[in-house]
Amino acid sequence: MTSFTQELWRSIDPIYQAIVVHPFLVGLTDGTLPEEAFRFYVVQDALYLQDYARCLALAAAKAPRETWCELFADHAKVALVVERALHESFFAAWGLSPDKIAGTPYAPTNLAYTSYLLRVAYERPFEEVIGALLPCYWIYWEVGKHLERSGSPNPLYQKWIDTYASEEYAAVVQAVLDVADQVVTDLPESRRQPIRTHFVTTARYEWMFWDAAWRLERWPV
Ligand SMILES: Cc1ncc(C[n+]2csc(CCO)c2C)c(N)n1
Repeated sequence: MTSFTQELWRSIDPIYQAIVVHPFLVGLTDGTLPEEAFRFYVVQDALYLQDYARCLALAAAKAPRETWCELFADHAKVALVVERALHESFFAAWGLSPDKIAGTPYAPTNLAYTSYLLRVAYERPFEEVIGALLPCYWIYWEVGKHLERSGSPNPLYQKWIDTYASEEYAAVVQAVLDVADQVVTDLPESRRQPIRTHFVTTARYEWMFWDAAWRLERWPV
């Protein structure tokens, strides 16, 4: 039988296929990605992770089971720790201070994506929050495995690939997939539909986030 999460993945197959052929990701593995685009991505991602961590904390607060509360509270902490680690490694090498990152404006796509996540996290029930948060975890896992096969000639890009292709990361994603499958077991169809909508929406934002970095997206006015 097809699980709920398998069904979700099938619904974003065209989006995932578009992600793996995006010039940003192809450029990571063949080394042609301009470092300026990678830097744009990493700085925007530091801003993204602060908001994502807050959404994870809200998921923890709304969790109907203690073990799920613990899981998301732990992931909220990890997201912030990862962000600090980024500051220390990549940002120090680029001469970027924490103040400078915090003072960087959100690019339009990043603001749209994080605002959507925060709205769902503050306003909607637990299962919908999971639907919105899931593509972030899952797409990075799939992308990590995909990129690991080719690797990158650029050590900076290789370091990024290694983060998401690790065994530890696989276990993290699997735990969240299990929550998603369990949370829907007693839900009527009317409460499953919004989960699917959030999942597809944030999967689209994942493609758009890479595309924004590739284009060095700016506010048009
Ligand atoms: C745009 C964007 N999307 C997904 C991730 C990956 N990610 C960020 S936090 C987290 C889970 C908790 O640590 C995961 C999987 C990212 N870094 N940036």
